[in-house]
Amino acid sequence: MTTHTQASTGPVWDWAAGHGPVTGALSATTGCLAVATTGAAAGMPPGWALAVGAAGAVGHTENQPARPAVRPHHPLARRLLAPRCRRRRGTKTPARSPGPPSARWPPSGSAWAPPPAPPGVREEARELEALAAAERQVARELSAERRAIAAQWVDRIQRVCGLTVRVLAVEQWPTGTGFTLDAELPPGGTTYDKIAKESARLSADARLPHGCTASASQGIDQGRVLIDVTTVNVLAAEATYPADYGPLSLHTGIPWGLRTNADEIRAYLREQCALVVGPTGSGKTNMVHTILAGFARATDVLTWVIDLNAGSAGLPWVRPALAGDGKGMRPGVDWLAASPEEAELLLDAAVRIAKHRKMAYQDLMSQANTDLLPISDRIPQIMLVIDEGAEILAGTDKESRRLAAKILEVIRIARAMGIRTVLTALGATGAVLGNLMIRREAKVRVALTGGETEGMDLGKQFPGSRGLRVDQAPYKGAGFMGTPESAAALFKSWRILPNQIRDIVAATSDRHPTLDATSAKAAGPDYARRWDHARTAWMRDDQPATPTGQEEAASTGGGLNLSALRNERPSAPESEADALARRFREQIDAQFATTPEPAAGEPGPAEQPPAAAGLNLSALRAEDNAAKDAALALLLAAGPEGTGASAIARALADEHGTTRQTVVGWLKTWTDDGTAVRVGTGTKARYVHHRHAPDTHA
Ligand SMILES: Nc1ncnc2c1ncn2[C@@H]1O[C@H](COP(=O)(O)OP(=O)(O)OP(=O)(O)O)[C@@H](O)[C@H]1O
Repeated sequence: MTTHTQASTGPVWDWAAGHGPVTGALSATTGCLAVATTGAAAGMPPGWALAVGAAGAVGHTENQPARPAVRPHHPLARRLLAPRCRRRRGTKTPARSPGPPSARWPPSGSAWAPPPAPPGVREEARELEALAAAERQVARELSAERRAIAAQWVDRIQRVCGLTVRVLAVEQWPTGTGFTLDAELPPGGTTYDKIAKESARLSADARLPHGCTASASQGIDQGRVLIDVTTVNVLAAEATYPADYGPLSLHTGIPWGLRTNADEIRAYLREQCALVVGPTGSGKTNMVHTILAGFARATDVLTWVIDLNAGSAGLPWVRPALAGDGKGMRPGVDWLAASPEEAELLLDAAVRIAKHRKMAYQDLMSQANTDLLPISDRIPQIMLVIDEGAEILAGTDKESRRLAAKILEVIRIARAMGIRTVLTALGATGAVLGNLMIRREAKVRVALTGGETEGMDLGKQFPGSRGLRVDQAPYKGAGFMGTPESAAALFKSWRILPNQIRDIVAATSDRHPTLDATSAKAAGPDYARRWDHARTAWMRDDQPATPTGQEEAASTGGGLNLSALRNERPSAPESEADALARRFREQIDAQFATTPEPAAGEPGPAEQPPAAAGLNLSALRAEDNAAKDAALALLLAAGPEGTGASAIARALADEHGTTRQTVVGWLKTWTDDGTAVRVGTGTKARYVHHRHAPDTHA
């Protein structure tokens, strides 16, 4: 390597040194290092000479020992800095190092001389000088390593891309998994993508291990390029979802995984929708859970999930709230639709909310001087996650077409009003990426490869990105991610385990926002009754029936009534009789402004209808429900005075034929779960609805 004595341009900032500018630069034509003679020669302010010394190129002033940018974690630094402590504690003082002639400032002959130091300080000064010399040595070695890297890559870019760049800085990543080159492109209008498109060839030329890339992106201006070179394959290893489940906000981005330099990559979804493509087995379901985890942690997001594949994507986020120990816990998602009918209700509600927000929040937006609805924990964003939504969009049957039209309508009209969509897809099919709406609105893109090459058209999914190859990420959960803020590049999604999902549901239960009243009104009863027994029976299969008194506490999320979820019954599609019973309960709700508690109204253990297959119990259930609802209405109507089992049974006898014994069972259940309070004793015992109970009655 030839060393020139004059820098080809002025000083540059070396982020590898980190703490000072250096004048080392690579000659534009030879790819060799050019070094300025001194700080003064390079026209630097006085302080800069220290950093020049730190970089090992020139030296330092005698009275101000250099403080080179030594990274304590670097092995060289550890080796050379270790004696420092010993020397400080010990008695032996190393001899003063004269240093190389070139490292002395001012040059001999100068009139400048250091001011005389008091004798007591001299020994300390000598110690410091020795330490500084050792540190300069470290810096020289570090710098030499960086220069060697720079020189290699200048040659490589010349060889592979036919471009002569000047490397201005080399930053080695603290993770030790690679480095970034900051380079100046040659004059004549060369753009960074000339290098970006040769990523694969550069990686091969550098003999990078599999899973490692050299990917170029825009530099600080259009004449500069940043080249990230990964040297250790971090994609192969499994990275578990971080155990910190602290609050997140939509505005500060939701982390979705790790880049190859171990940096988190975040999705900013206030205005963007997202598209996650992953063939079977690539880790797509796991990725969906990671996405749901981020939304659950956010204080300004409500997540609505459509998963027509038996709701499996959303179910783990609901079930902890159904389990026996999930008392008062809110689910990690706010609505889960697993059937086309429920999905239609959900999408219709989303459209109504978007339209209503547009009108209702005019004043708010005008006060905030924005045309984007200000999203906060009081007016949360609704994130609609549609698993295999792209397949719905591509579907040709009537049902899919109807749903697809509604999905596209939400995407089209709801950006400003705070409803955005995350669609997943098994493949980046033309039906998805050919859709202008998706292309325009969904610029947060993920392609999980898992080694699969079929249907993986990265060029289509990340237009403009060059050099991305599926075989760079042949691991489950690994792939490419690009957002408007971060160019498409390799990434690894976190592995999230079922116990973590349970923990996140518990940790975030109190954190979820409630749908603002304006939106809840627009969403209507379809939203308010989304957790109704008839609509959620399918979620409760295998769940132990554990009615508790916490349901109303859990219902703060806009009508959520988890007692319905905990109520174990044979799951069956809603029959006409069930529908009748439901409508009756709704009428009671409307009249008494309460949410009936189906669990509380269930028959006691002795009266539990057998769940044997083949029996049609819905008629019985409807009758039971109607009687129970009527009993609850009587209890509520009795006010603070309360009522008793006999009085209720008498009132129900004619119409429902209900016995006192049945009513006693219901009252016991309601007392246990907090719906009713038993006051008085013996013959004076009576039951008061909790709204009128002495301690809560205002
Ligand atoms: N981020 C990840 N890190 C490590 N391993 C992962 C990751 N994601 C998934 N896996 C592994 O891959 C397996 C399949 O993952 P997952 O079920 O999410 O894939 P999928 O694409 O949804 O497949 P399918 O459609 O068949 O369900 C998991 O059981 C797990 O072993």
